[in-house]
Amino acid sequence: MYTKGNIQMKLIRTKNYQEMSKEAARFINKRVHANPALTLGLATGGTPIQTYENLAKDYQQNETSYQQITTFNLDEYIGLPETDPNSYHFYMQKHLFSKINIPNEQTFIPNGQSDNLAEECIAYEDLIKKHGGIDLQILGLGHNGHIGFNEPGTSFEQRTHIVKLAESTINANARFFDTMQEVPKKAITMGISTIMESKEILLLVTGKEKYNALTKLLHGEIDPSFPASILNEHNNLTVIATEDAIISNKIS
Ligand SMILES: O=P(O)(O)OC[C@H]1O[C@](O)(CO)[C@@H](O)[C@@H]1O
Repeated sequence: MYTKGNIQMKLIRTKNYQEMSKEAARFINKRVHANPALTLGLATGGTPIQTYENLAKDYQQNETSYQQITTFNLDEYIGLPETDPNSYHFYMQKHLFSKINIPNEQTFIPNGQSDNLAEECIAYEDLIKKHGGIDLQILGLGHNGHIGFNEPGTSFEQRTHIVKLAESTINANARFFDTMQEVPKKAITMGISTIMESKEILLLVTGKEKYNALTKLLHGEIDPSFPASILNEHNNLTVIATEDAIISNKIS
């Protein structure tokens, strides 16, 4: 248990990415078994890929059914069609939805192709509310502290909104695209306020390149310049991190 101010977060240290992913899948499965109609918030990016593979394995081995759960994704790029391999719609089909028994109509991802993006943001918020809010939100951690696509400087009060991606995020995402021009510059994301209203949050952090970001989260000030810092104020937060994200290997 890690204590900061009055709030306690549970910090689970794992040896490597494989162990983190196993631990994360176990954590999620436990919640699905306790509440088969769980409303689950999902993240994309590199971090949760193996967690999703483990969830799919659990379904294939008849351990867990996802038939009654509902999912809400954090974010989607603006302008990428759902069929684009870099869209988060495509990512979710590829890594999870096509491998488990969740009905399509119970999976929600912001529509980054909507003609009216402002309306899409409001509709997404309404939908989450209609489902009674998110029971468990999975998060990854951006190098610059972003959660969802809430970039540094985003107000903690924000709800689902349109964002201009930070240069550092565009550069980090470039590894998935052939050319820099193809990397989307805008996205639609759940806001920090939306995320913080989740009843429970599971943050996954992997690799030494996330060491600085995790250190800032654990030991830094709570400040909009580092969006993830607000998680310290959530009363039901678990962090599962790899050893190298928690302890620096740098020789000083
Ligand atoms: O896991 P990555 O690829 O390091 O990305 C960090 C986070 O940034 C996002 O891609 C932004 O949505 C998250 O979904 C992700 O968890």
